Amino acid sequence: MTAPLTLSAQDLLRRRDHRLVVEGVSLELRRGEVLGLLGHNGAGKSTTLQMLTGALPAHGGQIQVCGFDMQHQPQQAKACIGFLPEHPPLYRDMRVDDYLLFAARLHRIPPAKLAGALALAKQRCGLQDSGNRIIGTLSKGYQQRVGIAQAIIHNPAVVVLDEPTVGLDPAQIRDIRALIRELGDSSSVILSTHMLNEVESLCDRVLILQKGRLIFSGSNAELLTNGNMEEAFLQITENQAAAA
Ligand SMILES: Nc1ncnc2c1ncn2[C@@H]1O[C@H](COP(=O)(O)OP(=O)(O)OP(=O)(O)O)[C@@H](O)[C@H]1O
Repeated sequence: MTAPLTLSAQDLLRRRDHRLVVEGVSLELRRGEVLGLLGHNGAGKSTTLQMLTGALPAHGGQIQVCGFDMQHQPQQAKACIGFLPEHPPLYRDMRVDDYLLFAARLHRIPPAKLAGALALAKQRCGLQDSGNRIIGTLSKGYQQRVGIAQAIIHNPAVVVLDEPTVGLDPAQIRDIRALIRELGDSSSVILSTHMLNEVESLCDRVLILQKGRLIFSGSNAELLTNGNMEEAFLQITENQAAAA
């Protein structure tokens, strides 16, 4: 049986400075899936993720999250989604617990459920012993865990991660990838990355964006029919550039 849809987008469009930076992007995400979003710098990955999470309004197209329309039912749609932006909104002077409680209140978690939500998010992100730490004093890997914890504190059905392992050392990358795998078991995940091995090891399906348009959508296995992940990515993006 096919897993239920958690997120779908049709024909997304976004301009920046009167220039189309995302055009005609449609996608679907099902429960338990990890979807990788690939593309060169400036391809439109972050803009697409910002639209999917309601952080940036789309100039065209529709988005549904867990059946709620992002334009007409933004509060309900946003309640079903958690977002780790490329530059996580961390308050460096705050303690981890205070920051996560602040994020929980923003997500309208009722007071009686705050302590439980905080404990669960910290446990999932390996932050049980870090609640009293000042965020700015944590390593980059632990700051990223805090960024992910704020994204999942309301236990969303969809988790969107924009370049979650950028700037981390190999051990930190391993830990964050293990966490993403775990998130993919319980929720659905969309992940933007430049790291092709990350896509190969974490994702069920892959989308490739180029100049704001989708040029590939398929399973890892379909992408890999063109050789290894790097060759496949370069072949698809270079063929498309030559045809343009
Ligand atoms: N705040 C902004 N104002 C104006 N233009 C922007 C803004 N943010 C992004 N852009 C432009 O929109 C286009 C898409 O950018 P976007 O950040 O979505 O791409 P990306 O694929 O995420 O790139 P990267 O991998 O470098 O993060 C680029 O041409 C970029 O210069």
